[in-house]
Amino acid sequence: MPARLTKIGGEESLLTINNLKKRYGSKEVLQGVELQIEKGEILGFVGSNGAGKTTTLNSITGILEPDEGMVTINGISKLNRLIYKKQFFYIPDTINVFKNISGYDWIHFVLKLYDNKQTGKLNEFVRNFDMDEAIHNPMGSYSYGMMHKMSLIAAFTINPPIIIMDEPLNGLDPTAVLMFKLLLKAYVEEGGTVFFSTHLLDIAEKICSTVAILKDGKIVLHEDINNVIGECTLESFFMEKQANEA
Ligand SMILES: Nc1ncnc2c1ncn2[C@@H]1O[C@H](COP(=O)(O)OP(=O)(O)OP(=O)(O)O)[C@@H](O)[C@H]1O
Repeated sequence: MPARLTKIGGEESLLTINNLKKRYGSKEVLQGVELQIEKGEILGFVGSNGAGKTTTLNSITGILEPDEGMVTINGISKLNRLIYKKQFFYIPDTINVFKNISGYDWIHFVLKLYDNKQTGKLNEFVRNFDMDEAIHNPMGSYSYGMMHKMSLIAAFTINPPIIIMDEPLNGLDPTAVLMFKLLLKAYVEEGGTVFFSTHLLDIAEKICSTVAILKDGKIVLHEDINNVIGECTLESFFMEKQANEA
């Protein structure tokens, strides 16, 4: 049973995952994932290669259909597909876009999907991520890191209840990593919630408020980061946990 945060009051969690199961052939990759994420949480989702992190994120966001289980965001399940999809913005590890359209057209297309008529801080975020010139070029000409920057710009502009990301720091240069951290902080201070997978434990321990460890398709820990890294680093804690759970 994973450790849980103490929840104040009786309000519903922002994101609730109950008994999520997914099988590929004879391999049960997700074996009943249980997780509740509270509003304002920055949850770092960690686990070894093949633990099932991407499968979990893809199952929450509708890219994959789980075999069993229930996910709700803001109390809304996937049965209300259109409303459900507007509760989050997902940045997957592999970003597929129409290669011939410009970043500018893509982002306005995405904003429309979210009924986001106000471009809000779009221009500011474009500048923050140094994409002012490249945004007018076809996305097929973008590097992996530039694609990632465009997804982050979209996520922060849309400002959904929760941003879900699979390895968000992949491909980002040091300036973009710094900007990512600053914008993430501002987004959460304004009421946002973040759920992201990462292998970068040294960065995770600096930006996460909580950490969840997935092992063999199950959550084996979900805890406040300060309770985890008292006298050790997240990295050494993770190593010890992996050894103890083996
Ligand atoms: N389409 C698929 N068909 C068969 N097996 C799959 C498929 N996708 C994933 N798997 C298997 O499911 C398991 C979990 O994969 P997943 O990508 O979710 O892990 P992960 O924790 O995200 O790993 P990593 O940290 O390496 O990205 C792995 O054993 C993987 O081989």
